[in-house]
Amino acid sequence: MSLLPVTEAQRRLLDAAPPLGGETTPLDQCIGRWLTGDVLARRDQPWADLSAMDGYAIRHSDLPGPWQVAGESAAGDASLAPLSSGQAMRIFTGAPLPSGADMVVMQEDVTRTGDVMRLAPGVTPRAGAHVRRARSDFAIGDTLIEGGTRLNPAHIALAAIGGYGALPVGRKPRIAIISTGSELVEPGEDAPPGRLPASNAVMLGAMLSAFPCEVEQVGIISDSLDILTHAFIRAKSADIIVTTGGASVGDHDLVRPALEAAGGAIDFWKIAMRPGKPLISGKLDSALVIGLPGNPVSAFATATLFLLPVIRKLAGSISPLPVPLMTPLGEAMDANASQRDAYLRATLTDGSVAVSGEQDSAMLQSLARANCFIIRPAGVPAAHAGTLVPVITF
Ligand SMILES: Nc1nc2c(c(=O)[nH]1)N[C@H]1C(S)=C(S)[C@@H](COP(=O)(O)OP(=O)(O)OC[C@H]3O[C@@H](n4cnc5c(N)ncnc54)[C@H](O)[C@@H]3O)O[C@H]1N2
Ligand code: MOO
Repeated sequence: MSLLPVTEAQRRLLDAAPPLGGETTPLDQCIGRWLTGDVLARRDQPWADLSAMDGYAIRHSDLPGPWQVAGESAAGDASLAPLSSGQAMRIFTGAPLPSGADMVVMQEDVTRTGDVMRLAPGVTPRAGAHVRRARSDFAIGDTLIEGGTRLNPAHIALAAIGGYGALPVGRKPRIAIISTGSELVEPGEDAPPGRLPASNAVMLGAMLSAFPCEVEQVGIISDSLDILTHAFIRAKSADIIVTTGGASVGDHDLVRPALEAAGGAIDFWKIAMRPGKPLISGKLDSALVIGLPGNPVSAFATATLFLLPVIRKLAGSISPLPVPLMTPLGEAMDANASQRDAYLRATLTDGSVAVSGEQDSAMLQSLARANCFIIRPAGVPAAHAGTLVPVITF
């Protein structure tokens, strides 16, 4: 099989990942989820002309006063006597103006003796002061948030003010994570010579914790065709089965044969990317199968470029792919003479970007120092410092 270009592999994976559909979800569980439909205002905001200050509601035509204080309006009041000429109404922040009133003077700007209120010396309030007009934020039927938006705390507040206690958001994908490799032990367990802590599953779990999804950690599966095949069969009710390791060409690289033995099919294998070449994409019944390479940095890079976009799409995002930002190089870079696009661990600081250290795909220290990938497409010439290059932050 030839190496599939990264964008083509992303397209094929996303085409195979239809959104899971929406579920009505209480606002306190909506953070980070994608809206599946537009949110239209169910109420006017503000519902009436409201005071923005504690003070007195008056008629502008009555300036410069004095006024007779005729009553009081507090937040929550809905039926007030109209204000006649020469009258002021004591009013508090968020309270409705009585009909006839068209402005508010702050209490700091007046003096009051009994029921008589006067402007303090030198105060010249402007027409319409300190009034929040009815519907000046939004009116019933206005589109408050567009479908496909990923909800942040401000969206959730806006939906609540707009009259909602729950919103339609994409269902959370269920993701089963399988670590393959007889050499692996669980993190923290004794790792004698020949054994290695399984870092990929905890890394992926940490990456996915920022997304609306449900993760099932299947654990470590040894390099046995039979055992891995059964692990696939047990995991196939998930929306996505993610494996790490066993994706390449060695005698113990069993992900493809085990997937086929479980009744699944391979869509593509091997992409034109470094690190991450042996990526596998397939299906097992309704589950998407994404086989990530075992090398930890390869697993991180392919999860960033393929797994996370698929999760976003299933969960309702309409723009699931990471968008590269053109960023100046802080130092010169060599040409990329290979047939594969290089994704280089790098650090973006003070507006420029530079590689963060060793680029061997087994080495995690330079990944831990990095906050982005510099993309060097296959065949690009050397670049001098200051050249704009595409960067994906993480
Ligand atoms: N003859 C060839 N050999 C290799 C090729 C190739 O094209 N021809 N491709 C290389 C590339 S590129 C990569 S990437 C690796 C990936 O191979 P696998 O996906 O089969 O990964 P493994 O062989 O199972 O493991 C590779 C490496 O990573 C360690 N590992 C595995 N799982 C984990 C884990 N969960 N946590 C931490 N570390 C893990 C494993 O012990 C190995 O050291 O293949 C190249 N070879
Ligand atoms: O594609 Mo591999 O991830 O270069 O080591």
